Amino acid sequence: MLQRDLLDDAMRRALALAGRGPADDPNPQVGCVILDPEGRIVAEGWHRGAGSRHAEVDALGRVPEAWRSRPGELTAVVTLEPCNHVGRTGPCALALAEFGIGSVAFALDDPGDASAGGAESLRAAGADVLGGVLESEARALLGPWLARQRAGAAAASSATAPPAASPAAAPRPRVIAKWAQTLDGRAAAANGTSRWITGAEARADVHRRRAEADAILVGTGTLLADDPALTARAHDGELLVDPERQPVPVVVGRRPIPSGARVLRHPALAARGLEAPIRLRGDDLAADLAELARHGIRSVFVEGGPGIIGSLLARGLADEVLVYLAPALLGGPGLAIGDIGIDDISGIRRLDITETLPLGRDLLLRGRLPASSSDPPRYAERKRPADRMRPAERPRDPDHGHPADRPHPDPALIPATEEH
Ligand SMILES: NC(=O)C1=CN([C@@H]2O[C@H](COP(=O)(O)OP(=O)(O)OC[C@H]3O[C@@H](n4cnc5c(N)ncnc54)[C@H](OP(=O)(O)O)[C@@H]3O)[C@@H](O)[C@H]2O)C=CC1
Ligand SMILES: Nc1c(N[C@@H]2O[C@H](COP(=O)(O)O)[C@@H](O)[C@H]2O)[nH]c(=O)[nH]c1=O
Ligand SMILES: [Zn+2]
Repeated sequence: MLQRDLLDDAMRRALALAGRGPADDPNPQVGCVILDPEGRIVAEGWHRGAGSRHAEVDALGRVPEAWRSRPGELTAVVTLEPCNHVGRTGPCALALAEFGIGSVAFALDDPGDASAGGAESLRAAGADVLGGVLESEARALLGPWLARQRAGAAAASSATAPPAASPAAAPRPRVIAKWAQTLDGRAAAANGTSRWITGAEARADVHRRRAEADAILVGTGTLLADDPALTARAHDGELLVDPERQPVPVVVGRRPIPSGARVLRHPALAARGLEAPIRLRGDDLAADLAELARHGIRSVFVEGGPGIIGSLLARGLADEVLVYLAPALLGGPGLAIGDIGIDDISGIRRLDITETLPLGRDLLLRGRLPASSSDPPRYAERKRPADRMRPAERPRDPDHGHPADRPHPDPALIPATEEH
């Protein structure tokens, strides 16, 4: 391992590079420099936000040809312990080990249950590993992100009972619940049609925000009523981001996805080697979200419908709401959100409004739900007749050859297809 003062200097540079990444991203800001045996920088990298290359992989990609035959002489200096899990990108610990890096110095341990363990993996692969280099400086940079991680873990565990029997103690992704409604709070007409309540500018804003999320989620009610594409695209249909950066579609509920559903052609599927959207049953949404987090999904854009959004709000599992308000009226039964477990006005949930944005004739109201995560769950998960069926009696999805009631996505559903 290089001398400590050389590592400290390199870590300062890595922290400066980390700061170039987005501060309010679901992913941490991470920087990486690669040093020669004299402590000179031969390559640099940083993380540009969820879905893009991690800092280590970015830096490895920039190592000059002359050093690629002598990787054991190089030292990677990273602000966060290299990740060890398969998420939207493959594990950096593996990328460094496969490169043949000689030494790795990092500042902060990775706090994620799923992503931690990179140092151990690297040692097992024969690298010289040192943690805690300028740890307090890195902690200062990543303070807001670390706080969000802790809040996510607390929300997941407080919203689930009994904790011991559930995987929900893991952090969950950031959940953004979005819907479009009329002034009288309707999200659909009486016959279930809802296209379109809002105008083109509002919908373009939705697509820009879809593009920022790791996953896009709907309930089976929305899937069957609307046959949504769930891509992030421009008005002419062109994708706003490449297929590998498109949000991965997730469908909650037991009913099967029809074989002709547009979501089966979602470009994120082929880009990640998936045959179908991730399926979640929805009986325990906190556990379902924790499962998504274990697959490296840090943010979920929930496109409805009213049933799923109501359940998320009732259980304190939505961090943010985006309400696109159209100056129109529908009346009737198509309320924008379902029961959220409030009987008395004292239970009213007030939002902190963080953005109001006119979009053509429509208006976006963006709000945070600050207290929701610590609220005790108020809403008993609904019991559906299917809950009482034996597994063999539950409907199967004929198109994908797996049970439609799969409790959690198969761990193989999100393979390491990117970057490495
Ligand atoms: N204006 C807007 O922004 C939007 C409007 N819509 C409209 O909403 C209507 C569909 O509403 P809705 O059926 O409520 O749609 P949802 O997408 O919320 O689907 C509800 C279904 O999800 C499944 N589910 C699984 N777990 C849960 C849970 N914990 N809580 C609630 N549901 C769960 C159930 O289906 P299963 O039996 O399969 O398990 C349930 O029937 C359509 O008319 C559509 O056009 C939809 C989206 C957005
Ligand atoms: N009706 C309605 C919305 N509906 C949402 O958009 C989904 C359709 O997605 P896609 O097929 O990808 O365009 C639909 O299933 C529902 O989730 N959104 C809005 O911004 N405004 C609207 O008026
Ligand atoms: Zn990584």
